[in-house]
Amino acid sequence: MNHDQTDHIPPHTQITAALVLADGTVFWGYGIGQEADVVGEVCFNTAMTGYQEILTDPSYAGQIITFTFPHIGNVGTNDEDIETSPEQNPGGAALGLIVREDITSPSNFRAGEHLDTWCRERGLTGISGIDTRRLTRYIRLNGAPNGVVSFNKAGKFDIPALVEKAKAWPGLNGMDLAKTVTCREPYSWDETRWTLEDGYGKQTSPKAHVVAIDYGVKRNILRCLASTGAKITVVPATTSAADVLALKPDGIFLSNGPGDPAATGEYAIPVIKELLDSGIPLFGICLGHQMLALAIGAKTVKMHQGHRGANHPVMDYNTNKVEITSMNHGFMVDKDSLPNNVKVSHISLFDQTLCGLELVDRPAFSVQHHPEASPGPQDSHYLFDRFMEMIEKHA
Ligand SMILES: NC(=O)CC[C@H](N)C(=O)O
Repeated sequence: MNHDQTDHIPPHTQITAALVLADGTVFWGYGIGQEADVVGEVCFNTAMTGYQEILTDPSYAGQIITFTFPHIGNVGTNDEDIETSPEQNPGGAALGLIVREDITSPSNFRAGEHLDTWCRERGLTGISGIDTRRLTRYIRLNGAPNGVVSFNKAGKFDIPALVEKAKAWPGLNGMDLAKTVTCREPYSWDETRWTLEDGYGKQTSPKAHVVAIDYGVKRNILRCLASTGAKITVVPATTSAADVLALKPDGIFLSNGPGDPAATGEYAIPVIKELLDSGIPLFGICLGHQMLALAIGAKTVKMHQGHRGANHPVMDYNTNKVEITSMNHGFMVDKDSLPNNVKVSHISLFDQTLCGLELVDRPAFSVQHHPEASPGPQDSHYLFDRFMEMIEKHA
């Protein structure tokens, strides 16, 4: 392939894109990916690595991501570092990206494509040349706004119409997106598992069967579950409790996912309640954590700006250890709404918000952060082992 950067970055003779916020604020820049208008919530992520994992995480459906790290795209893209594919989750993931610098030619032995080409192929639209520090400060002050990224090579923008478009977008509060991004049919995650214990090149036999409910699941979560010795069946978000139980799971997993947990949970909460009553060990991550909390009667609320980054310190009260975590959420469980049969297991050391809970009367626990990393630190990987230990104890 041709890595000549002049292919992708013509000298900027004119503006080709605009970011227009609902309050009329306009940022001018240069288009990335597909020429289109995308409208959604504008949020920011402070991670310095992992842009491909971030852009393909279905939890970002309905959102346009501002990367605070200025150099995005410099290691190109590949086919492995994606958290979902359009075939598996046709509902998509992030809508677009906002970056500081032009995307340079990829420089990495794993690079397959230029980020700009990859965005075009996946239907993502973005803008470069933005003062992302100014935008991030705006979001910190005002909360995550509705916005439109408009990419138009002719450089023609009807700003009042774009402001109206941003204003008319209903916002993530009350929006169910899990149904949109979930898989359409059940499938088994049969990634071959190799362990040192068994000798390189020998496949282990599964220790347990985990049914993962897909509200927008990231692939690395499935890989991490598999790495503990689980065979996994992934089922759509709207699967009934009876259908989950008919698969005879040893453990049930509630995945991450986009949108408002309270809206998404409308159909999922009764299912989760029934699954909890079955006494089968249950583990939830991020949206899955929020939905478990709703199922036991707690409440979720929208956060001012959310947590999105790869350096969020979290305290694990079980060990009194601090772990550095990857986060991506805009809603949270209200600590004060937890019923009595719950123990707070993790807390954010940035703002003391709830990051983990354990039921005291049933084998179920969940975390708000992302133990699968991708991108981010792997400090929290032990949670997958905790789940497997719970499953083995229960058996
Ligand atoms: N990563 C996730 O699962 C996100 C959960 C939820 N959509 C939120 O924004 O809080």
